Amino acid sequence: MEDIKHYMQQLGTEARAASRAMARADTDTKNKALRAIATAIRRERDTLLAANAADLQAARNNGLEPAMLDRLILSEKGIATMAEGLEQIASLPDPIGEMSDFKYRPSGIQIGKMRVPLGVIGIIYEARPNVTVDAAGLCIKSGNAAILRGGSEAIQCNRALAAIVHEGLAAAGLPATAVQVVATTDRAAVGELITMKEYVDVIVPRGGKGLIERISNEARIPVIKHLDGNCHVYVDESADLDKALRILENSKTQRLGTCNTAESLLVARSIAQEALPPLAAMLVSKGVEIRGCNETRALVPQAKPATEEDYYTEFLAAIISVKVVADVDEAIAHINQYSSQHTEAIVTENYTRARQFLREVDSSSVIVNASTRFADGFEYGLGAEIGISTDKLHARGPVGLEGLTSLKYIVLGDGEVRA
Ligand SMILES: NC(=O)C1=CN([C@@H]2O[C@H](COP(=O)(O)OP(=O)(O)OC[C@H]3O[C@@H](n4cnc5c(N)ncnc54)[C@H](OP(=O)(O)O)[C@@H]3O)[C@@H](O)[C@H]2O)C=CC1
Ligand SMILES: N[C@@H](CCC(=O)OP(=O)(O)O)C(=O)O
Repeated sequence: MEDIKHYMQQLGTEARAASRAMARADTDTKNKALRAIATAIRRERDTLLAANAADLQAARNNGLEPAMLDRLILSEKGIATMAEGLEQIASLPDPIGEMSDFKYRPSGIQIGKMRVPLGVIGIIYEARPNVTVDAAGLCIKSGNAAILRGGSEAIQCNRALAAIVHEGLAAAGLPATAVQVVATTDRAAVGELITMKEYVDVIVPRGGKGLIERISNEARIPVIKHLDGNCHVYVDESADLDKALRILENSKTQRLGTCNTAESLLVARSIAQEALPPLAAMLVSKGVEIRGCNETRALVPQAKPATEEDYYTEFLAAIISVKVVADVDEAIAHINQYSSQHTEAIVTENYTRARQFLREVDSSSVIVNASTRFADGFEYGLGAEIGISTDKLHARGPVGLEGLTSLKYIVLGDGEVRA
């Protein structure tokens, strides 16, 4: 334990020093590092595939669920996408140093704002290797230093990626310690990371209930929570059924293990008889188990009874909860009670109800007539994402470069003094 404390303090000290250099770095230097990392990722493709194969083998031996294994896989295409993602981040405008909102005050001084990095960001995330590179890339471009603690099942791949990121930073003349990957899977390191307030400015936890509990109890540093996604699709009485089928299929079945996957379907009573049987048939054909209310079960013989707990559950598996609701008001009330405030979609051709849903659903993304799977930084044009914030303060929804910065006031004078 003492060793881990010492190790984490070391990472913290180095990260704090590196954050000063990152805040000073100019755009070309940061972009050079990003492009050098992209080149090294492509060059080291076989090393990365081998490291990932070792992680996958260990995870299979430990009986990891299929949806979690799917998340752990780093394919050749995934490697190419990581490298492209870095190049896209390089091509985005640099937010740091941007000055805005200037106005003169009667005293003669000029007041404005300047965008600055947050400093040192500690990110705790699931066993998904691409997050290591996306997070590193966004932190570098936004002039921050990062301490990355990925899921333990991805440790081999994350170590290999860390070496590549260090090489790219060094090639650009930036400190390799600007991005450090915690090299141990011991969760005591997480305990240290979330309490090292002298070294870490903000913690981004990406994960589920166990992580939430620990962070809520122990964190001594501001947190931007990126938590679970109990996401809903509501099929309104004015829904186009072809759209509803497409949207539900994609929201629920495109990837079972992601946080923006739909876990619950709500259907307006007036359209249930027409809509539920084909929607259920599509889900069943994709191997999805349906857990429904009594009205659902009357229309869908295969449906099992849903418990109250099911409506609160993020299954991350081929299971969906289904409920027939009176109207959009009940749909909104249900979502605001049971969802995790991540992402919800309405399928409707009715403009007024679409606007009501957008206004009243209290989640980080609210979508009309499109899949919940779009809630993603890349899809929203941010280049990549640190994750999807389910918090309301500082950043909400997919977090890109701007979410890793803040604004400070700057004041320009010419000898003015306060009267
Ligand atoms: N909003 C968002 O952007 C995202 C949300 N998620 C959510 O994450 C969940 C699925 O991922 P899953 O891997 O199961 O999540 P977990 O919460 O189990 O794990 C995520 C990370 O947290 C660590 N962790 C978990 N519990 C503790 C603890 N008590 N103490 C210290 N560290 C801990 C894990 O470490 P270890 O490896 O040791 O288990 C891992 O690094 C889903 O709920 C999903 O919606 C996932 C990605 C993005
Ligand atoms: N950006 C992701 C969603 C966020 C994410 O990484 O979720 P998860 O698969 O739970 O680790 C995507 O849509 O692929």
